[in-house]
Amino acid sequence: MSFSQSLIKDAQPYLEANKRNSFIQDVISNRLSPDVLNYYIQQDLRYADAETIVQTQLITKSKTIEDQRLFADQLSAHLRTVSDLFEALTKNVKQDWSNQRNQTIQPVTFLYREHILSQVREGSLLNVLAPFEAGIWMYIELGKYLEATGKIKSGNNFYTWVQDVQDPDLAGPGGISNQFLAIIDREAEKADQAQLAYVRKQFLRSCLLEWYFWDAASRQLTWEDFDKLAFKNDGSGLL
Ligand SMILES: Cc1ncc(CO)c(N)n1
Repeated sequence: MSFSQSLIKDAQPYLEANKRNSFIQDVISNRLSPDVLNYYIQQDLRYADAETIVQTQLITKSKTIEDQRLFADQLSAHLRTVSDLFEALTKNVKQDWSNQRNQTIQPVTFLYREHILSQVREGSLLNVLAPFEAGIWMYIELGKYLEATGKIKSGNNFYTWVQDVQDPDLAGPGGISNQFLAIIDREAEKADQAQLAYVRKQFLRSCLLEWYFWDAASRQLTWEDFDKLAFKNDGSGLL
């Protein structure tokens, strides 16, 4: 089994947990509230900004012109299309598009951004790519899952998302996700066991943070909530 296939195998329990998350289940039953979706849009725009930074680093850390071109092309595609989906989703929540960008980065978004950005300074190409690809892989799998329910019709306010993450350029056999997985396997050949164990942990942590990202949206969790719980200080715990 290739290294990337072993990552995907280990990530299956996380994928199952993500499927069962109340955000995803609310999408299926078409009960996702506009406020929850709006929180998701605003926070995922901040995550997408971190993805931009990660992708500049993929170019920087590449050792060949071919890799640099692949990552540069993908960054360009990301910048070309990143607003489209969020703008389409914003129509479903009846907010003004001009308001959606640059909202406060809330706690879980902060944590997930820091996670994928943590390899930027010292990490190798493999270190930067794996936790980023984990999020892409999770989105594609959740898209397939949602599509397979047969319940996401064009009136569903998450319909565009489900369509988007199934785009063959992203999710197809020769799509970018498989290209990234192939690069992960190529780089893994050069890494030692300790490095691979670390990359595996980082990949799976992204899958975990994906769950918390949906959960935070469902609860519309803010720094104010973090403050309130801390100051209540009754031992009741965080969440
Ligand atoms: C939280 C999150 N994970 C993954 C993706 C896929 O790029 C995204 N846009 N947002």
